[in-house]
Amino acid sequence: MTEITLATRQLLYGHGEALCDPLDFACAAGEVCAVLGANGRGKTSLLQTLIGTLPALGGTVHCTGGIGFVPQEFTSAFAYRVFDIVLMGRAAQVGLLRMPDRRDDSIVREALEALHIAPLADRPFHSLSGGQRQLVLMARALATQSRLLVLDEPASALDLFNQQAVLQLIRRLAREQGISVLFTTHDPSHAALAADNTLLLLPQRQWLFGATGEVLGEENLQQAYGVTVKQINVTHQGRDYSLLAPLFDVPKR
Ligand SMILES: Nc1ncnc2c1ncn2[C@@H]1O[C@H](COP(=O)(O)OP(=O)(O)OP(=O)(O)O)[C@@H](O)[C@H]1O
Repeated sequence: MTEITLATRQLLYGHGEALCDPLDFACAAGEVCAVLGANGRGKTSLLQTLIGTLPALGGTVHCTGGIGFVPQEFTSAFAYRVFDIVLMGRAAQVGLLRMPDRRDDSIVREALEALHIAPLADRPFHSLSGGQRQLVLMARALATQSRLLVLDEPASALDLFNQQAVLQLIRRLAREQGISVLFTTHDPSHAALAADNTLLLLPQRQWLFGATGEVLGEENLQQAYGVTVKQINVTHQGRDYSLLAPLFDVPKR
């Protein structure tokens, strides 16, 4: 039987009032799960509840092992170097009784390389662009070597190359290392490319969870966003792509 890394049972979450009907979903080892829904629907609040920083209003969250978390933003009052920020991902393993050693350093270097940001290692974190910071936070989560990564809009500030790099990394971690990844996104195509299963948060506290191809149908996306989304199938160099393109109702120029 496949090992379940993360599962909720009748979970109610929110800031006083529940944002969603009782929620049941699960992410198995090596599975990627996307969370989509309109602004303010409760994606970040859900992630906060899963990682334990927002107490659940009801139901349970079951999680085996630690979680590597990538927040939407992170600010630091201190002028930490990028290397030090990523080294913070090792805090749980290093603990209070030892100093980071060469193994921790090499895990940090590997994480920086996986995100193509090794040249930024000595830069002050606060001097980076928004997209560069997002990559550093992803590297910090990788350095935790957790079996579950929870990523809040990990690609929202990234250019096309880096969007591809993060989606590739997510799939590689799941396939090659059996890591479970849960990520939020506003881009249905990102979910279609990378996620096995998708949780779609709908109006009136409703939700859908299941295989990405089934949940992200045109009608469901219309209901979630109030925007027409068309599935466009493209074959390029022998490979099939399924793009979910919003048909924005903008007056013609
Ligand atoms: N600390 C808080 N205290 C009270 N209400 C909050 C708090 N944080 C968020 N909310 C409210 O909870 C609701 C869900 O917010 P959340 O940030 O989870 O949405 P989201 O789906 O992640 O949105 P977005 O796509 O804009 O990032 C919103 O109505 C928001 O105003």
